[in-house]
Amino acid sequence: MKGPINILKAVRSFRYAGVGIYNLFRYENNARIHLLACIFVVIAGVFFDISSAEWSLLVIQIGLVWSAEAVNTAVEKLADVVSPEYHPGIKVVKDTAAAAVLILAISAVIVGGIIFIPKALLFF
Ligand SMILES: Nc1ncnc2c1ncn2[C@@H]1O[C@H](COP(=O)(O)OP(=O)(O)OP(=O)(O)O)[C@@H](O)[C@H]1O
Repeated sequence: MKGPINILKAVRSFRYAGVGIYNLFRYENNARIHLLACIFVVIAGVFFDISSAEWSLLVIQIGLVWSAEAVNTAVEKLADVVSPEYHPGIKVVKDTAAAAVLILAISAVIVGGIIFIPKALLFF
């Protein structure tokens, strides 16, 4: 009998999403670059002893960039199945999905600069 919440189905969905995260960082070059940048940011955050509010902002930025990267990768994979050959419409779709990642990456760099540049200037 189906209850209001199907726990097994939810656990299965988590597992599929986990596989998606693994594939993202295992096979996608850009996702690996973002992971590397994230490791540097965490090291800098610990080094400069940033506040809870600053950590929260960085975690939001990292989550946004990774999520956009995941959606961009999903769009690329879908586009490759739908149209393996060159298609001007697919170019617009892929370029626009990539733009979403770039926009969020730029905002993450700006937030990182606002947090770290004053601390770095004081330190050096
Ligand atoms: N089928 C296609 N039709 C038109 N343009 C395409 C097509 N495939 C790729 N492109 C163009 O090439 C760019 C790169 O696409 P690609 O799918 O290779 O993405 P990528 O960022 O190199 O990711 P990955 O290396 O993970 O596949 C797209 O942004 C788009 O401009």
